[in-house]
Amino acid sequence: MAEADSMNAAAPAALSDAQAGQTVLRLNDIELGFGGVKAINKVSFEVRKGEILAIIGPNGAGKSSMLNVINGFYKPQKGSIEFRGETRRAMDPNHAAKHGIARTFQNIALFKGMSTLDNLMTGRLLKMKRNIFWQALYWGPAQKEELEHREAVEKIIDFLEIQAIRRTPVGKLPYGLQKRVELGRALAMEPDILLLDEPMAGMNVEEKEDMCRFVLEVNQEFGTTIVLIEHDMGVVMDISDRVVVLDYGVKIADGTPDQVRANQRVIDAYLGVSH
Ligand SMILES: Nc1ncnc2c1ncn2[C@@H]1O[C@H](COP(=O)(O)OP(=O)(O)OP(=O)(O)O)[C@@H](O)[C@H]1O
Repeated sequence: MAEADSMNAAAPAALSDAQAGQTVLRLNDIELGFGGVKAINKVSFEVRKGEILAIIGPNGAGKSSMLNVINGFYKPQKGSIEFRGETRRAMDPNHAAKHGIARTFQNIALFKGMSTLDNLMTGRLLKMKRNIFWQALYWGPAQKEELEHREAVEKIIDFLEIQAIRRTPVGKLPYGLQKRVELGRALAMEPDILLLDEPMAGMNVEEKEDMCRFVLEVNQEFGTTIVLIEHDMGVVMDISDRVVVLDYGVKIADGTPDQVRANQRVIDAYLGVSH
């Protein structure tokens, strides 16, 4: 695929059959509370390499909190997380980012006054080897490194078809395009695991179709593992390999879209209710 090939330098390669399906992250009996509110109550599940895993459930079920536990923004009071051969009580956000976990947010978290291009460049910060003093001393190599990062970002711009808005301050963009830029910034980190918090929220049908296409292409062409929260059940059932269902902080189901769709507990708690 032309766009996908053009982004190869900015993303991990697609997976071999042997790699796909291995557990890349395991959450064991996670408990997280805020005062009297139990946001997550003894939840365990695994994330497998190369899959698209959806986390669904009613408002306040603990979905965003779970993403925050995975990338280290929230520290669970109990439980453990297995990642890259280590078991830890809580993730550290820097460790997570450095080891390939990137995320987008439910409420877009871009620098609104900065251009699309500059927002994407911020996604490269962790990849920049040289600090500002080094850059001042060694202009040539620093310039070379900057060019390499720009090249990676340009490939993402091509891949996400956002050439026309590369210089536009993101605050001036329609919501759907801001969401796409936010995806681009996460991709600029070249993640192994991409956490997407309601990537289609607030989008019209056409914008949702575009976003679905990009999510699937990232997953299929580069083998990026994707964990997403989404309320649009059509989208969830179409693009996910597996689905974890939370309700009041408790996991009530975990399986393929077909298994989850047929689960009476899930129908009663969520699928049977209009949202
Ligand atoms: N930082 C926080 N401080 C206090 N309470 C919080 C905090 N973050 C989440 N909560 C509470 O934890 C519970 C789970 O919230 P969370 O945002 O994870 O749910 P959610 O499933 O993502 O909901 P939604 O679909 O509405 O985004 C809620 O009761 C929420 O009010």
